[in-house]
Amino acid sequence: MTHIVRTKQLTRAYRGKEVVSNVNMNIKQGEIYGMLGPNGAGKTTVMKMITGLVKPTAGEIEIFGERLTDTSYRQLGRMGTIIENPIFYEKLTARENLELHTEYMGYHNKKSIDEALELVNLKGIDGKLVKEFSLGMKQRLGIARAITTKPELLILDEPINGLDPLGIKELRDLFKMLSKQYGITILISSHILGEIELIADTIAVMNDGKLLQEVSMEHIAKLTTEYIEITTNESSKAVYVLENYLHITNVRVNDEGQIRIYDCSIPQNELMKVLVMHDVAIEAVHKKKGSLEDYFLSILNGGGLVA
Ligand SMILES: Nc1ncnc2c1ncn2[C@@H]1O[C@H](COP(=O)(O)OP(=O)(O)OP(=O)(O)O)[C@@H](O)[C@H]1O
Repeated sequence: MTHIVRTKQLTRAYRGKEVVSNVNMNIKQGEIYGMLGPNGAGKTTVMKMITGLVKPTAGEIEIFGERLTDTSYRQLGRMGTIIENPIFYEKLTARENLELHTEYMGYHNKKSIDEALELVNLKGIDGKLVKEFSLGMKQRLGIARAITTKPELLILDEPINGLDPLGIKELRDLFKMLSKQYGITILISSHILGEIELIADTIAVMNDGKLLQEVSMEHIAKLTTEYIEITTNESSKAVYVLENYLHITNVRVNDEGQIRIYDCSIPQNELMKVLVMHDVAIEAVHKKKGSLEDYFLSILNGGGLVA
């Protein structure tokens, strides 16, 4: 398996406080790798380190099989990026902005500018000044700029921020197309689970500077299968029995006091029998299917659903 990006114990601190701590990421060639995490989780900082904008305090980054250093210009030239809101020369047209960028990157090629404008649906309005562009149009122009140099790796920091549902769908389709048809590897971040879920092949869950989980969507599909839910008003006693007599560790109690058991190989009737034997009054037991949202919440809350 070829990895396009690997980070090892990647760490960044500001004034002694770590905002990214020991992050190990493995991005495979051709995949869409989604970083999911709340605001402030450290996603942008990781992306800035990968694109050489911020220097790690500790750890290593390997891109295209080579370690990233202060002089990795060649590697950086093989990437297209949008980090934070894309900034343009507002008094120039969209096309002039792209021309300047490709010249600066040493990649001037009219055909690639035309293609990029076409792909993001800005062909026809590329003669407009950027200051007349809406936020959504600027986002799309940012993507056009990132792809004009035909990058092998595209790094997109919250690219759907501020877009309407139609604009979001268009971009999602574009990213999928770039990945499938052009084989471009994409690293994308979002704080919206529903977005990452629809697009990513692998998801990295970040919180408070740490990468809590790196997991493939295929694997998640299997894991969000089933759990057993027990309704009882003696939940603490029931959890005690489950943990101590049946050695079940993957137990959670939800806000309503219901107990959920994940990854359980013990049959439902056996669970019931042991609980009843220990005088736990049970109101109901059901087998249910977990949602993706439940799954991620359990990761963020320190759960360990992944085998
Ligand atoms: N230059 C800096 N100096 C000090 N602290 C910083 C700096 N850059 C980022 N931070 C802090 O690092 C933490 C992580 O920020 P980062 O922007 O990487 O998070 P994020 O997951 O991308 O969130 P967001 O979506 O809000 O950008 C935040 O607490 C932020 O305040």
